[in-house]
Amino acid sequence: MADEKYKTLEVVEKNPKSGVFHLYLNRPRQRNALTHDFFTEFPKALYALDHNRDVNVIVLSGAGDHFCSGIDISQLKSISQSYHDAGESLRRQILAMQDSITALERCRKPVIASIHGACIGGAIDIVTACDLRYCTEDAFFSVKEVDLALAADLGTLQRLPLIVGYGNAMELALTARRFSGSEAKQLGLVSRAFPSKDDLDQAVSVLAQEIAAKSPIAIMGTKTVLLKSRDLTVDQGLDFVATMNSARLLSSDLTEAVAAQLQKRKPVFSKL
Ligand SMILES: CC/C=C\C=C\CC(=O)SCCNC(=O)CCNC(=O)[C@H](O)C(C)(C)COP(=O)(O)OP(=O)(O)OC[C@H]1O[C@@H](n2cnc3c(N)ncnc32)[C@H](O)[C@@H]1OP(=O)(O)O
Repeated sequence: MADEKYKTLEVVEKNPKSGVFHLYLNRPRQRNALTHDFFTEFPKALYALDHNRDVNVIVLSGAGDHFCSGIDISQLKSISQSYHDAGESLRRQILAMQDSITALERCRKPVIASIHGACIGGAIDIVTACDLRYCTEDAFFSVKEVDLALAADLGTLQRLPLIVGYGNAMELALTARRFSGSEAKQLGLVSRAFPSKDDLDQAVSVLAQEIAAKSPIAIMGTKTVLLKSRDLTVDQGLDFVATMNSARLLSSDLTEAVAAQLQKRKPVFSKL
């Protein structure tokens, strides 16, 4: 699985048996700019990780000095040249790119974005579809699309307001202003900002391992219910979780969790 070869990504299992797999955006010389190949490979990589029983948590980072510089500008050029005569095929292409980012939500395992350096344009589409976000204080962010005469169309305008609030999202998206990792923390875009990349890597690794040691059925269920409930009424969300848990509460993990609590030991959960 970690041996899978991609042009734009790399999968690394740093600590075998921890359940934590690292997925790197891996075009460091181009600052991990997002190409056609990326949009094809990303959902495939996430699908493979989702269906690998050894994977409990995925950490998404950028190789090199930056998380990601957004869409590859040369790709944007080729898209703009097809604008005049290919509206419908362009629409299909945008929907496919959206679907590639939404693969982060389809993946039942939690995905943690670990952000350093630039996180620009399409990179914000990516991190807002992740489940958890952490960064360095000197990371820098920009919802850059308006500066390229675009309305962001891969998820930022739908997901960012749910994370930082409507007013903040509107301000960031209309101005495209650059903001720091420290401000991203104040806005609630990330859960924590760390003084250095080493601190970030260390903290994310500890957190990922903590989550990976919990019951996979409970972790995946929690991600599924939160995402599902985001798009439902409270009543519909409650109904959904009741139906889901009425099947899942019968899992052996519940028996093991209760026994471990009573016996004051660490639980050992089954893989899914
Ligand atoms: C249908 C449409 C769907 C989605 C649309 C999404 C829109 C967006 O994503 S908008 C955002 C577009 N991105 C940018 O505007 C960022 C541009 N890059 C930068 O600002 C900087 O490169 C940086 C990320 C701040 C990093 O700076 P630095 O470390 O100084 O590196 P550079 O010397 O600038 O770049 C090195 C090398 O990488 C190439 N490169 C960087 N970003 C991109 C990119 N987005 N696309 C293509 N290539 C990129 C840069 O050209 C350099 O190449 P050389 O060949 O070495 O000159």
